[in-house]
Amino acid sequence: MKYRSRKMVKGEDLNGAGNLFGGKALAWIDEEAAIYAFCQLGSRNLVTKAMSSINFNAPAKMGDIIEIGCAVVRLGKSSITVKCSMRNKSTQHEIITVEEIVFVNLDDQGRPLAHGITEIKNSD
Ligand SMILES: CC(=O)SCCNC(=O)CCNC(=O)[C@H](O)C(C)(C)COP(=O)(O)OP(=O)(O)OC[C@H]1O[C@@H](n2cnc3c(N)ncnc32)[C@H](O)[C@@H]1OP(=O)(O)O
Repeated sequence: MKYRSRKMVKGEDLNGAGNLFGGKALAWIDEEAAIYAFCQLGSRNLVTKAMSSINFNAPAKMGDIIEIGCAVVRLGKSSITVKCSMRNKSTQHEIITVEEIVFVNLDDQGRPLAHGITEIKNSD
């Protein structure tokens, strides 16, 4: 898995316990996974359809630099399934893993549209 995106945890990102808020972390992961899926399919008309189990392995604290990585799990007809990991850049300790995020390619009417990709060639 290649870690492409980095962020610094700031005060506004924290929950009451002083850790990175889970909802914020998931928003970062969803955005990174969507950009990754866009690049793989060469399509911008993708929506998030489903997310599988999410594992919050360890907290991130203010000032931590985190990085997010994605990889393709499978290609469907209209869908692409991606897994994601967020880890601490300094320690490499895993913070969150998401087993599967499913994106669906849509037509102009918002209906699933075959993306025609059968093989991952793009390392973006
Ligand atoms: C980037 C963002 O954040 S977007 C914002 C949040 N997301 C949204 O607003 C999406 C809202 N949802 C929708 O508009 C609709 O559910 C749609 C258009 C995405 C899909 O409509 P559906 O009628 O469910 O589609 P359909 O049953 O034909 O399935 C489409 C594909 O999704 C897959 N799929 C559907 N449901 C699931 C599920 N629960 N889990 C995994 N895959 C699923 C199907 O297997 C199919 O894949 P394939 O074509 O590769 O075989």
